[in-house]
Amino acid sequence: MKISPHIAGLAAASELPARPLHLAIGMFDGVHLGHRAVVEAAVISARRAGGLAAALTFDPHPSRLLRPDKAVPLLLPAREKARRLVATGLDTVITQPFTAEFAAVPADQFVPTLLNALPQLKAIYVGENWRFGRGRSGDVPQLNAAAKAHGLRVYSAPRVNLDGEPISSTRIRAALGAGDMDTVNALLGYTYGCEGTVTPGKRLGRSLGFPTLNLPWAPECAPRLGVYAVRAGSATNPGKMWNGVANFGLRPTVADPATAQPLLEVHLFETPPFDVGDELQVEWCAFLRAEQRFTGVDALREQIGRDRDSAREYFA
Ligand SMILES: Cc1cc2nc3c(=O)[nH]c(=O)nc-3n(C[C@H](O)[C@H](O)[C@H](O)COP(=O)(O)O)c2cc1C
Ligand SMILES: Nc1ncnc2c1ncn2[C@@H]1O[C@H](COP(=O)(O)OP(=O)(O)OP(=O)(O)O)[C@@H](O)[C@H]1O
Repeated sequence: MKISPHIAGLAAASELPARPLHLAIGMFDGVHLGHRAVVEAAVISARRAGGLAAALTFDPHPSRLLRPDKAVPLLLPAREKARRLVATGLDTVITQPFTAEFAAVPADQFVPTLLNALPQLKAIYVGENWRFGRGRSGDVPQLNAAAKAHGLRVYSAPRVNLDGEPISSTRIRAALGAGDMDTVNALLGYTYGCEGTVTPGKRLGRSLGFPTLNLPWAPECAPRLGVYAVRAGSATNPGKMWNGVANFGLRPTVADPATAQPLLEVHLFETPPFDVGDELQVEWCAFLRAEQRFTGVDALREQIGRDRDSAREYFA
């Protein structure tokens, strides 16, 4: 039986086959190295025991419901997160709508609620700091006790650290806002990326000598505005990636920053086979400098030339 890689919530999970289920649970925003320690444990155990491996994740982020004025800006859209989770080897990702009703489930009812929807549940995989249930009152010792009472196993992963500090989505958001791609990419365990559709520009880039592919892109959690060494390729037909330099910014030299929307403009070193309407993926390799307002297009052109040289040096 073919298993759907995406299941829209616990209520729809009855479509899963009755094979023993190894379930990793968490928000998993970014699918970073710490998340993968948890998820991959579920995959390995499921493979060994001939069961199914799944992740249970939530949409939206609980903060959007509980503290809407201070909602956490997400690193990845839900679809991209599910894609990255499935790529770790999971059979499926269950995305549970984080509703007021779900948020109200008391910690002592959490395991029974899971078992009600997933009677084939065999084992739960979380990080050792994971919290659950109404008001996040449940912790891993409580989970261990509840699981034991229901004949389930619990794998709780120790915190994965980078440079002595725990890896977390919060830490990645801060590094991204600071333009520290070296840290972002080390914490993620892959190169931070985005996707977008090429739209027509004003063609000024061409007259500057640096034609750009323009990608409107408005993530919840945006990287620092500035110039980056990037790689880009087709999102629909992934394979070859082209090196280049990109500006993510408001273009204060040529546009009114009061009304401009952030735009990702990618200049590739070789003429690429892409045009308006193509869907591209862009990998953000290194931050080169902050965006600046220049006195004129000549100064801008000279600086973009230096940016291209810096990016070339980065890739050399
Ligand atoms: C590598 C690179 C660096 C850039 N840096 C800046 C900058 O610091 N300040 C700025 O106002 N615009 C900057 N730009 C944006 C240019 O103003 C913009 O690409 C140019 O106006 C072309 O616009 P068009 O795509 O609408 O033709 C940069 C563009 C590139 C490709
Ligand atoms: N560094 C880590 N090492 C091991 N497990 C982790 C790590 N970070 C998170 N986990 C676990 O992965 C699952 C999903 O974590 P979650 O996305 O809630 O945490 P996070 O990355 O610390 O996010 P935030 O910074 O927003 O709290 C949870 O079970 C959590 O305990």
